[in-house]
Amino acid sequence: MIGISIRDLTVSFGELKILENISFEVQAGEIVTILGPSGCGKSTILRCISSLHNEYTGEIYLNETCLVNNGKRECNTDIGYIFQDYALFPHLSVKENIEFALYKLKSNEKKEKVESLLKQFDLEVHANKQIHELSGGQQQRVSIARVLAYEPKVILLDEPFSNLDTILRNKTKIWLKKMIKDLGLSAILVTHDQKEALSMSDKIAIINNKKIEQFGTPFELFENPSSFYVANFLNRVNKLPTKLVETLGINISLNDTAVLSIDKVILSQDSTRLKGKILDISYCGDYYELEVYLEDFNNEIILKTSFINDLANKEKCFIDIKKEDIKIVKK
Ligand SMILES: Nc1ncnc2c1ncn2[C@@H]1O[C@H](COP(=O)(O)OP(=O)(O)OP(=O)(O)O)[C@@H](O)[C@H]1O
Repeated sequence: MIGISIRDLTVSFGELKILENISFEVQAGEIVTILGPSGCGKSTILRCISSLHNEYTGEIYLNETCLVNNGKRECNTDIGYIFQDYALFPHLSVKENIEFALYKLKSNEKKEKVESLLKQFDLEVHANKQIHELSGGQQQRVSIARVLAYEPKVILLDEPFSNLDTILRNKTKIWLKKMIKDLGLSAILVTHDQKEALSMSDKIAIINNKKIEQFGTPFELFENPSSFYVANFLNRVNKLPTKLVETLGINISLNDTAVLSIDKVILSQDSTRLKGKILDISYCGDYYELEVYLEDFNNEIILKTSFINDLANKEKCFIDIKKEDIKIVKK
C-alpha cells in the first residue's frame, strides 16, 4: 500500500537551487532513508514534507490524496516529525509532554491514551518526571511517544540517534524499526551514517548534486552501485587503474571506472601476483588497514587484513584481485 509519495520536489533558497526533481515513494510499514553528505538538502526534504518550509515546487501525496501542491498544504495531522534534539517542552513533565498533542480528546480518552503510550514506550515510572531528569534515550522515547500520540500515518526522523551513545543507539534502532513495522507507518529517516542507513532501511535514496543519484534496497545499492559516488558513499572502495583491469580481461568504457571494495583485496603469499610496496599499516582494532603501492601500475590501493605477522618487518607484499569482485560503475 502506498504511504507517502513525493513528486518532483524542487527547492531553491534565493537564487540557489538546493534540490531538483526529487521523487520517491514510501509504502506503509516501510523505512526509506535519505542519505547524503552534509548540506546536500536532506533535512530540507523533511521540512518541505512537514510544512516547516513551504517555498518549493512539486507535490506530496498521502495514499493518493494530495497533501501539498506547490507548497500549499491541505492537511498536516498525518505527519509526525521527530527532531534530532527531541524538541520537548522543558517546563512540562513526561506525561504532560505526551498529553500536549491530545488536546482534542475528552479527558477520560486522553488519560487512557497517555497511559497506553507510557506503557508502550516503557516510560510509566518516569511519567511525572521533568524532562531534564531523563537520559538522552528516555527523552528520545518521550519525543517519539508524543508524536505517535496523534496517530500519524507518516513519521519523519531527522538524525534521531545522533545524541545517543553506541549501545543505546543500537537498542533504539531495533526498537524503532519494529515499532514502525508493527504500526504500519511510512517512515523517512535522514542520516549521514552509511551503516545506519544500510541496517535500518527498506530503501535508500542517495542524494548527489541536488538529485537522487540512486534509489533502491540497501542490498541493491551496495551490490550494484550505479556510480563511483554511490559505491564510495556506501562502502570503502579502491579505484582500480584501467591497465590493471584490462590484464584481468575486463574492458571499460571512457565513462566508467572499476572499483573494488577494500575488503576484497587479498594479501597473497604467491610471488607471481601483483607486487606491492607497503606504505603504511594502521591498527584498527579487529583488523589492520594497509596502504600499498602497486609498482607495475603506479597506483595506491587500500586493503584490510587480520594477519600482519608475516609482514611486520617487510616492505614488500603480493596482492591478489579476483575478477568477479570488481564492479564497473559510472565515473
Ligand atoms: N532557511 C534557509 N535559508 C538559506 N539556506 C538554507 C536554509 N535552510 C537550509 N539552507 C541551505 O540549504 C542547504 C541544505 O541544507 P539542509 O539542512 O537541508 O542539509 P542537510 O543535508 O540536512 O545537512 P546536514 O547533514 O549537515 O544536517 C545547505 O547549504 C543550507 O545552508
